[in-house]
Amino acid sequence: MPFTIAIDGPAASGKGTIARALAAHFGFHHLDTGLLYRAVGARGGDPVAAARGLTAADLARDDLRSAEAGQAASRVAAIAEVRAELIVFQRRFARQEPGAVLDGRDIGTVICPGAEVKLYVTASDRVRAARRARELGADADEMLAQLRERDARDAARAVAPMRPAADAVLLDTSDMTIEAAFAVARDTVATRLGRG
Ligand SMILES: Nc1ncnc2c1ncn2[C@@H]1O[C@H](COP(=O)(O)OP(=O)(O)O)[C@@H](O)[C@H]1O
Ligand SMILES: Nc1ccn([C@@H]2O[C@H](COP(=O)(O)OP(=O)(O)O)[C@@H](O)[C@H]2O)c(=O)n1
Repeated sequence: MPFTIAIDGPAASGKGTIARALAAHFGFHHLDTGLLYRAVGARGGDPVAAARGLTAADLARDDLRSAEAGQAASRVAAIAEVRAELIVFQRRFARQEPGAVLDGRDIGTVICPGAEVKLYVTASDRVRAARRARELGADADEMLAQLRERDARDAARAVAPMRPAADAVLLDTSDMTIEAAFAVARDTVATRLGRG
């Protein structure tokens, strides 16, 4: 049986960093599900048709990490039909042997409710804005306003809102280094795998 790790949390909390490191450590597959929504937003036109016709080339675009692509992603992600188009791909990805790590907003609640490990990664909004500003070479105050807007939209939407699953382990990385946050995540997974 494949082992699934679900990692959710708000923008720039460190989900992707932890997910990539866990996948490398345990030899699991990794899917950054935010990239799917970013690619749908970036294609423009009818978002439902974009989600249905998403290709590998769409996911390989080099402009998906921008703040604008993040805002566009969050707008199309509120459309139920867009989310529905992306479910089958994500669930199939999650079932790969020997295991898979998926990070996003609704992995533990909707996509993989039966995941063996669920982490909900957070950090204060100021810390997250500073991290993202450094990463993109942007202004921290501008980033803070954008992240707050996106988090509010993601948490308030009717379909698959961003929230921790009832059985998620909460990990606040505000005062943690990347190494320290990874160590907690790694130990949580190792314990569940029976290697703790
Ligand atoms: N614990 C941490 N301490 C400092 N910087 C971090 C930490 N975790 C992640 N980062 C940095 O913050 C930025 C956002 O992290 P990322 O993993 O992309 O977040 P998310 O996937 O939640 O949007 C990246 O530049 C990453 O290197
Ligand atoms: N599983 C997911 C992943 C992302 N998203 C949406 O896609 C946007 C971009 O996600 P992301 O994970 O790439 O964003 P960051 O956390 O990296 O800033 C989010 O703001 C959500 O609106 C989602 O709704 N569900």
